[in-house]
Amino acid sequence: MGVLAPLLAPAANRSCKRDGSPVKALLIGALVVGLLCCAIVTLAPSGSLMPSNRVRLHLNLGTNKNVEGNEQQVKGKAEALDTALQDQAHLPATDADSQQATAAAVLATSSGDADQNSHKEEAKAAGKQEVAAEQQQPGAEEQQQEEQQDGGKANNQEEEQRDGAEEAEQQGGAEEQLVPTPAAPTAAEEQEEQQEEKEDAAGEQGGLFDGSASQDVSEARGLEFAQRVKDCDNSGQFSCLNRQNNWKLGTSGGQRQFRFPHFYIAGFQKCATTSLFHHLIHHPQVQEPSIKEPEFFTKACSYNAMRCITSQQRGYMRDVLNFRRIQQANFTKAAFEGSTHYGLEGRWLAMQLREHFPWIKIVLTMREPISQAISMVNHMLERHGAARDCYDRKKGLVFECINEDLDYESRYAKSVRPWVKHIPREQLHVLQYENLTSDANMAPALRDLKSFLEIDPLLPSDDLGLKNFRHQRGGEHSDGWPMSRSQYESLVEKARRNAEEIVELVRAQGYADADAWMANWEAAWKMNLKRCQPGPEGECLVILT
Ligand SMILES: Nc1ncnc2c1ncn2[C@@H]1O[C@H](COP(=O)(O)OS(=O)(=O)O)[C@@H](OP(=O)(O)O)[C@H]1O
Repeated sequence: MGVLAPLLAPAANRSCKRDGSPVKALLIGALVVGLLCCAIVTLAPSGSLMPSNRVRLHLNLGTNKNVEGNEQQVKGKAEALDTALQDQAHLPATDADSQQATAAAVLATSSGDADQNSHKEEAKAAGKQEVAAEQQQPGAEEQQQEEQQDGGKANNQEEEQRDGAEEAEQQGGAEEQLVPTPAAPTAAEEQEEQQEEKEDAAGEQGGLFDGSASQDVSEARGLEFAQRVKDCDNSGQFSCLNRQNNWKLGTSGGQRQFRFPHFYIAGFQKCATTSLFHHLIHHPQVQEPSIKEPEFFTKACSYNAMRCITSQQRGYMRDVLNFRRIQQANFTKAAFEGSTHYGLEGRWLAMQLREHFPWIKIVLTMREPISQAISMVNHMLERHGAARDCYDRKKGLVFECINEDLDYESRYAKSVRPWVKHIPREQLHVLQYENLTSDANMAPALRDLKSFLEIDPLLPSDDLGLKNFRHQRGGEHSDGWPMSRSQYESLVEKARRNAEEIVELVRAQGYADADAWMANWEAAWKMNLKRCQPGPEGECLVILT
């Protein structure tokens, strides 16, 4: 208030100069200052208002700078992307080919690398460097998190205004409730209320709509939900999608609705994710994304989902997740994608996804670590002819590579912990590859997964299918990958330590039967050791699970 006094005093002085009384001028000035103080104290609803406004201002300044720097960084990509999207806007939404091409364009803008797995390898190297950097700079992660939060809180001014309007609306609503005590509800009203509560519970639990008397309300709610989320196509921002969390889902044509996007298959590589993807896209309640592994958050957003500019967010919604088709279906189809590299990036991605899409469901599958690592090495050889230095191509020796990988990707617990930390228990589904792919357990594992996803567990079938398999299943290494017994034993020792970590997590969270999980992997190791020649140098031909 002291700041205002010098500003007001000359004005008061000017007006009082007319009757020539400087004392009067001072008195009037003081009176005005006092009145203004009172007015501000009265109008502020609580003492906390001022500090929180200051915080908000600080955030805006910080994030504008952040967004600006970021916009510059990705400007070139964004322009190319915008052109692609403008072209896309003229195409019919049902043109799958062009959608796929645009989806590829969305991602290609951030990397000239069209190959997902060589990207994964690069990312892996980057990940290793990042881990080293993290170790050198304790506290860097927290700082990054703060920056991310800043970035997420100020996508643009328009959003803030809308938030403000919504808050005002909510406050208005709250005030209305304070006005005169309502008359006791009639029996009919009570019945209606109970019905709504029942529907809410059913809606939260998911499952197909049962066609009971509540249909009208659910359909009306479904219409409202669809209408509100539809508008996000124009805004093209995750923050718009995020607001849907405030609205209830309903039904459309008797089918339950899903929030957009509904789930991600986030990992891990070589754990049957492609088969899962294909199984799910044949489900009538699931919408196929335009490409299998968009790696959007890791690729297009340069390892920071908060740094994705609006055109990238819009491109992802429309061209990768097929927003318009889902909208045409009034959100009765679940949007998803499967980027296996996400699983490794939980330390930053889990929290960001949760912030963007608080309802998101995450699926992770894990395979016996030595098999997973060999399958990955083989994938690079087979698909890309790319042999890592650790691989002895001539003799087909893979030991060194697997030994390295067991400290990285195949050490699942390290990657899974952040997902457990940030994604609520009921939104994270953890599967064991050996369980999912076994004849005996495939059907129940698939049904469990689909119940978790709140889609009909019996559709499209109980068969996972077999996609993306290594040719060596019947070829070069079909009799096993060569190494010595002592080498395999040392790998098993490492893999067992890793397994114990992940099994402990599985047990603590109750994701699956932890004992059966461990027994499956122990059985694989035992089977391979049994096939090894005697003595430390005896040859082992390692068969994958
Ligand atoms: N139904 C079924 N039963 C048994 N095994 C199966 C099944 N579906 C997929 N797979 C095996 O999973 C491996 C491919 O995993 P991904 O699709 O996740 O790989 S990728 O990371 O997306 O490239 C790949 O493993 P390898 O063949 O050992 O490389 C597939 O053969």
